[in-house]
Amino acid sequence: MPAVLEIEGLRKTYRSRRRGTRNALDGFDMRVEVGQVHGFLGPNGSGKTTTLRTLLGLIRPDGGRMAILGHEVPGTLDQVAPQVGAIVESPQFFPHFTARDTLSLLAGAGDLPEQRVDEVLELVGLRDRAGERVKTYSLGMKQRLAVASALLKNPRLLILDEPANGLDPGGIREMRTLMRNLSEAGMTVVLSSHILGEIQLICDSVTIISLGRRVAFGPVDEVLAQHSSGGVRVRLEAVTDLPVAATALTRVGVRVTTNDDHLMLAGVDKPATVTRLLAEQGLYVSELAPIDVDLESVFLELTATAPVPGQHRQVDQSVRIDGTAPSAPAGGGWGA
Ligand SMILES: Nc1ncnc2c1ncn2[C@@H]1O[C@H](COP(=O)(O)OP(=O)(O)OP(=O)(O)O)[C@@H](O)[C@H]1O
Repeated sequence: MPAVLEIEGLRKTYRSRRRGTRNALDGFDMRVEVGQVHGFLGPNGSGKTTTLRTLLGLIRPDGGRMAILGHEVPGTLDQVAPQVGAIVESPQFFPHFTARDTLSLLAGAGDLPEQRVDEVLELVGLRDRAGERVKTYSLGMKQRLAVASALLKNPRLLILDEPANGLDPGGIREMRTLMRNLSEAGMTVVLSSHILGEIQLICDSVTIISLGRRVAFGPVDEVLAQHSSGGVRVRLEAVTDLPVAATALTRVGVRVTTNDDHLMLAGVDKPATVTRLLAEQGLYVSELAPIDVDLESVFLELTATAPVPGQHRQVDQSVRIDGTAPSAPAGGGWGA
């Protein structure tokens, strides 16, 4: 069975006089199977919106191929568009319209039955507020309305950029249930989010992008399992020794993420190696505990975007390619 969404070797370069030439997508691959809820994760500026906009024909790629529901896009986007619902950037609604008016207008424009308006209002939890003007809505209510508008045509593929943005905890949980129900009804859902705990709960599979390239993909359990070996949390007697310890461990090939009061290590074969190495440096371990990884720690490690005490990360994941140094150091998006 063909994948619902296939992207191979996608490249997009932005050229501007002021920012120079930058690779936003650098041979990016993605594959989403039918009926999955698929999380699309990456740090700010890593290329997620560029990917989704390119997929929807809003940006012209510089290379690679894309297919939705077996149709090559953008060439045959017209044929497949009726089966794709998407919110890629916060949609603008007429503030004086009610939610019902807004959805009726969209349903009319799309030749969809009026009864579908009530169905989607019910699905996103706006039924009781449907007669009120959008300008009186909270951020979370506008977000629900946006999802309702994408659901109107009962798409086979639903693409949502940050659907949980602005929702309260109850709303996030309702959104999670909605996504699961949609996927159980056969809809494939692709959602980008920075709420990684949420993605871990909702999604069957994920793609993680960094610097315009895929750095991990597959079923959530497999991605976690691939990165769970050798995960260790280390505390030292003196918190001030953490940077020295991090440098010493990095030098011998351990992957280190520095937190306020501990280090997270990945790729440790034998914990004894860590204690011995640190003792040789005069650094004394007060705790050394194996850890179960979660999606957040995998994300921070693969994209090298964990906070470093004393540093302010300068966000820009695109790589400048016009001969000057890249804005982001190799393997991450950090700058002092
Ligand atoms: N129209 C544009 N012109 C020039 N550069 C752009 C343009 N759009 C995006 N970029 C750059 O391309 C890179 C990728 O941006 P993109 O919006 O795809 O990232 P993102 O992963 O969606 O980030 P976020 O999580 O912050 O939404 C960034 O460096 C961004 O500045």
